Amino acid sequence: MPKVLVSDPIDKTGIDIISQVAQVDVKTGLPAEELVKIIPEYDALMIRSGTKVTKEIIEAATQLKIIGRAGVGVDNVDVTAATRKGIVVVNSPEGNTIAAAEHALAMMLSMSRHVAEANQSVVSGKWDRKKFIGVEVYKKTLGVVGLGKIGSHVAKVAKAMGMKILAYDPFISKERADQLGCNLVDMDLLVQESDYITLHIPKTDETYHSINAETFAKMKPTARIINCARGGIIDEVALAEALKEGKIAGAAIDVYENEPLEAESPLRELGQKIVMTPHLGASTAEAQVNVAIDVAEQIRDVLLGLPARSAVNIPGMYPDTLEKLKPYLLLAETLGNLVSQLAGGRIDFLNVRLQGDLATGDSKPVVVAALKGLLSQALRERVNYVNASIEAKERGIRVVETKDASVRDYTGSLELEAKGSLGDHIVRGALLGEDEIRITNIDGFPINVPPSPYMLLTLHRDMPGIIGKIGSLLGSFNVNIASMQVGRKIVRGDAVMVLSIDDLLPEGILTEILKEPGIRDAYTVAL
Ligand SMILES: NC(=O)c1ccc[n+]([C@@H]2O[C@H](COP(=O)([O-])OP(=O)(O)OC[C@H]3O[C@@H](n4cnc5c(N)ncnc54)[C@H](O)[C@@H]3O)[C@@H](O)[C@H]2O)c1
Ligand SMILES: O=C(O)[C@H](O)COP(=O)(O)O
Repeated sequence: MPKVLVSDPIDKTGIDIISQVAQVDVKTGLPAEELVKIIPEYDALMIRSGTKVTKEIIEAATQLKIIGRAGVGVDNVDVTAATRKGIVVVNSPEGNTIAAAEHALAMMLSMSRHVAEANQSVVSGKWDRKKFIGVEVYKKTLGVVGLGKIGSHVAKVAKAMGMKILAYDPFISKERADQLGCNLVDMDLLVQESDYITLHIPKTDETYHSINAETFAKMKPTARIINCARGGIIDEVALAEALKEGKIAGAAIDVYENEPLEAESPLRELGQKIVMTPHLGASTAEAQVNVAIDVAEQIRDVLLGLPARSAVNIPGMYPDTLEKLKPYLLLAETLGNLVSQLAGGRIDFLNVRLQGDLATGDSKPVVVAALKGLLSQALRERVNYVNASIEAKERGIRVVETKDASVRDYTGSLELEAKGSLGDHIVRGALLGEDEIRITNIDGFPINVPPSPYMLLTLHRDMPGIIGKIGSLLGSFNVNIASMQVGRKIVRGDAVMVLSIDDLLPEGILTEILKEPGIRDAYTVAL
């Protein structure tokens, strides 16, 4: 019988489901060294946010097939290490959406009416009514940062309470925001106009400390901020300063950069100005049953050799089909990611053109893979082969699929056209041999380059000296070029240049490139 380790508190309904097919050991609060020691015995691991599944634990896991996260965020799992080891990572993308949204709303109201502090005062024997004058949320402006599953629900309920909703989400269409009754604005306007700001975005390199001293300086002194998303999005030192100095009026925080929150955190010294809960967003009876069932069923299925429906690192398909299609799925994902970075965050149209042999088989997985790539900048590890189509639909992206088996320049090739906030762009790619990905065309310009983690693309006039100038400019910023290729349609017309570079481009260099005579456009792309 397979063995499953449950290392965080999980609702019994989940344990019962897994027990049908496996021996379940519940061992919570294990130190990391102990987990490394015992993990080789187990076929599956079930966790919440408490267990940090590090590379070391994954490397020690000799027979682990699946890690099940009973919740949304998989930022406590080294998903890259798991993928490399062929371990499926699954989560429950929607099981605690309502719980987290309601917690954000509860925090907003609690902060506005000093519920926690007033309760404490009554419990301690006092009857102080003057100290706890609150404010109403009715007719106030709520700025929702991140209009995904949780942000949308918060927006809907807050609207019903009479609030005016501003939203910032660079990956959501205006139509979707309109449907929710939200006014889609840029972050600066949201920060300046909102009476309340609530965060519902993932923690990524881009969002880390994105709410900082500069943000607080722009907020109204009467404004209040709520974070029930992820610790680290707000710079906690800057938040403590802003509250102390009266730059903002209040904060309600559920998640912290380090959890448990350090005893000496400056957030613990702010009295009535802050309401804090210990990461309780998903802690409702209903959500815990939802996520436990959702994830336990997937663990059971994978242990029985069936696919998982919410895998974050591999498609929910049968292994045979997956094995055959894998190189084309990776091609589709890469092209989706590339075209999304060219066409801009807010995409409203995608045409997936399958050519050659690719046009003759089942196109659905390829289209889904293209959508996964397209949404990966916005949703990171949260988008998977199962939810990519729904996520695209919810974002108002119209998807068209065309097939042409007569195109024969490669055995099978794939072309993606996306229309987005930065314009209309087309990319094409194919496989070299069995599985080597090549980008073969960008906006009609023929090229032949493998994708690389950091790339620079330019559209320029085909004229002598321009390549040298870009090379020297990169050199002056200490950027090392790994490879370079130029594609053009006619001599001395327009051309594209594709450079693979060793590191992320330093800030400011793109502006310098765009100043060069003959350069029409330039993009940095990370694949
Ligand atoms: N406190 C808790 O216990 C708890 C419970 C559940 C989820 N969460 C967290 O809540 C957050 C939202 O979860 P969700 O299920 O709504 O996710 P989601 O993927 O449905 O929505 C996230 C949204 O953020 C947007 N986004 C991405 N980068 C952005 C950026 N830089 N600026 C603005 N918007 C950006 C995306 O387009 C997307 O619409 C996640 O961080 C999740 O881990 C916390
Ligand atoms: O990402 C999530 O689902 C939430 O942060 C909940 O985490 P928890 O399962 O540890 O409560």
